[in-house]
Amino acid sequence: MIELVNLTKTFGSGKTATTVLDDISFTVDAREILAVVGPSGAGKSTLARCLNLLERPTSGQVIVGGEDLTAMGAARLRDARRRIGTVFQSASLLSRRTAAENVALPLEYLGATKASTRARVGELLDRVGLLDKAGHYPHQLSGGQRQRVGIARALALTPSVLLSDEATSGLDPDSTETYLRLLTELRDDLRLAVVFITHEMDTVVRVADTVGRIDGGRIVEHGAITDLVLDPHSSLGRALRPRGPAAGVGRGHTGLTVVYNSATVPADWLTRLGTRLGLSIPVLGANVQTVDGVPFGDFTVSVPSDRVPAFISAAGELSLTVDPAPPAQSAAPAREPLTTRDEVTV
Ligand SMILES: Nc1ncnc2c1ncn2[C@@H]1O[C@H](COP(=O)(O)OP(=O)(O)OP(=O)(O)O)[C@@H](O)[C@H]1O
Repeated sequence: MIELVNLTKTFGSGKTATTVLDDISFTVDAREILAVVGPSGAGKSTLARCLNLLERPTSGQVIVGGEDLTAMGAARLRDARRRIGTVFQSASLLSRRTAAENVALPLEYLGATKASTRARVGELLDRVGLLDKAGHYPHQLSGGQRQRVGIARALALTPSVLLSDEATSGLDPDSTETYLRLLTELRDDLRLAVVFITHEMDTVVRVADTVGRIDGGRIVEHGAITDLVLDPHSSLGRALRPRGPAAGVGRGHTGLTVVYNSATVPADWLTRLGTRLGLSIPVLGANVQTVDGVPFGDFTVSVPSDRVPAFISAAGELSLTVDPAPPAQSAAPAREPLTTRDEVTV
């Protein structure tokens, strides 16, 4: 478990002082993956460096296993930092060392014996599925394999926290998928608290349990993925719901996106709504994804504009959440997008 309490980071002083992290607080439990997202310049990398104490925060606490790392002197901190393993963007492996030698590095610094290092490195490379690549140099590995070596190295000192800083940036879809699957396995098997920093929203729903959006150095939204994706008022939730291309909406009709969690909504919801309203309801686009083992549906449908309130009311009775369809998908500017809280509340 890792806890950040009122963390701030200010660079410079006096007139040139810039506060890059402003009162950040969150907790990540063992067996939890927290994704941290945010636009470029929001403070994600600074947060990563303060979290693993590569950079001293200006104020606030980083508490791991009940101990405040920010209160420690250099010697104790060196030991305590082992509890946080970090995987950086592009793994930053040493090019003249083989995969095995890269993984061995933290153990060598610790003064582990050659025999115990060899055994542990074998175990770690096996864990990330790369035992057969032990003797390969970084340039002989794919980007995804290098990142998995990075994970093995980050795990060498048996941390309780794993920090993944933009580690899937630039990976192809298959390597990203393998990386994300490995992260969830490690979360469960090793009971890790994982902080997954990314700018790739599509990875978040696939891997994270909770998500925090950072903007201007502050956490502006934070919650469980399952809650956010169903919250029609959450801009983070909306950003997390992938939108495939939808067909255009005809004149006099309105595109509405219906979001539901299949655990709580009847499978024949569309038929029921059509019967209830005496309408045939064309589907313009659809996505179904799984969050936390529960399938979520995201359907864009076309509804006659004068029946929108009735549709929203009937949908609400079936525990469906209704959101305006993205304006870019509309063929004709048939109506103003729904903007007020009341209009989209079901
Ligand atoms: N050492 C520093 N001194 C002064 N300002 C800094 C320093 N490091 C970062 N900043 C500033 O802090 C802000 C946040 O930077 P940071 O790299 O943490 O953002 P980010 O969210 O990781 O961005 P990106 O996604 O583009 O990497 C930026 O405005 C940056 O210029």
